[in-house]
Amino acid sequence: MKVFTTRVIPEEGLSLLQRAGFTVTQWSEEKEMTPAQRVQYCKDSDALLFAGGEKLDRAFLEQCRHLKVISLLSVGYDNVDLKAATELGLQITNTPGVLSNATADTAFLLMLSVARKAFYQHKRILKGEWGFSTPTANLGTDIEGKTLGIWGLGNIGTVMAKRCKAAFGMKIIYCNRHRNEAAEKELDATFVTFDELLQQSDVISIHTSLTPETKEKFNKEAFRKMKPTAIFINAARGGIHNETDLIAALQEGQIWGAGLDVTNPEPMHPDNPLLEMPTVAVLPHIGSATLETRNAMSRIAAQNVIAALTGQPVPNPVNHIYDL
Ligand SMILES: NC(=O)C1=CN([C@@H]2O[C@H](COP(=O)(O)OP(=O)(O)OC[C@H]3O[C@@H](n4cnc5c(N)ncnc54)[C@H](OP(=O)(O)O)[C@@H]3O)[C@@H](O)[C@H]2O)C=CC1
Ligand SMILES: O=CC(=O)O
Repeated sequence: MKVFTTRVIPEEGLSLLQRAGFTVTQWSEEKEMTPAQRVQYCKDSDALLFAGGEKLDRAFLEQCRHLKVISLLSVGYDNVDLKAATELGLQITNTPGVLSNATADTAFLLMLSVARKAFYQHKRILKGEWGFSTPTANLGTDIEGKTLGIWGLGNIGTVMAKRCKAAFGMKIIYCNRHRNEAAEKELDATFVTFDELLQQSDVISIHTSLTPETKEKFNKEAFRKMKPTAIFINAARGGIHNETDLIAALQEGQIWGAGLDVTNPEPMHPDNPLLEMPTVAVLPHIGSATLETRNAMSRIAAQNVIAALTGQPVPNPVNHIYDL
């Protein structure tokens, strides 16, 4: 049996696949393969282990219907046309849970960095602008005791809320489609409407998936309802905010700051005005990028492949999420 991986994957997952007796071919170039190359490699494989954000659309999936599984090395699956995959009988799997801590840590890092203008201060030093310090210069804002609004209190959102409550005694409010009663109990979290989340939060942290319902939900209208002192954090998907509207909201003082691990589009262009704003921190989509977490993700992705190629039920299917 042959497995093709669209990037070089961490050792833990790779050795699991090899020990299971599969022949593993990895795309090791430091640039994306063309769609035609991807199809070619898949034609010659039994399973695809997919790492990267490229779109897997119906046209591609139709040429790969022989694959036993497309195992995503991510928890997000918004890049896959799940409806097409399900109709074509293609199994899609993901890697939930093991990356929740690392990704929540990234959101937490962004929140504090924005509050204290950390990325901006670092840039000032690099430019030789440390300068003359006064009691009224370089002021950020405190996080202690403020209200954290989580949009998407699932695996990652819950860890972010736990960290913020434990570290800063933050009051937690959240908005999901359904109530998360276990988290409400554990975190003393309050379920609110989307508008209440916008109006009451000092920090809003997004942890929903990108779906037609969440796409660009943070737009002009939403930013206008937020506090002028609010910090907006997105470590989920760039497509959930409208970046032009975000820039305008910051320039016009509708919100105070923003921390982004994900941008719209990706990669962010180096001339983007967000990169020059003192109360903005941007990271290049590194939410789950720790050695331990990426190893764990590769292990889960490999286990999904092994199950599919040995005729077992896959541990982490996502097809059912698409409601046919
Ligand atoms: N920056 C990075 O590197 C990473 C980003 N991510 C992103 O984070 C996302 C979340 O991951 P994870 O926490 O594991 O996923 P979960 O499925 O555990 O949580 C998602 C949450 O979003 C809520 N949700 C979904 N749709 C809506 C909606 N329309 N309105 C309000 N709430 C909604 C769900 O609750 P309910 O169903 O009740 O609405 C659920 O609580 C991933 O989909 C991925 O895109 C993940 C890992 C790393
Ligand atoms: O963005 C990363 C993911 O796992 O989803």
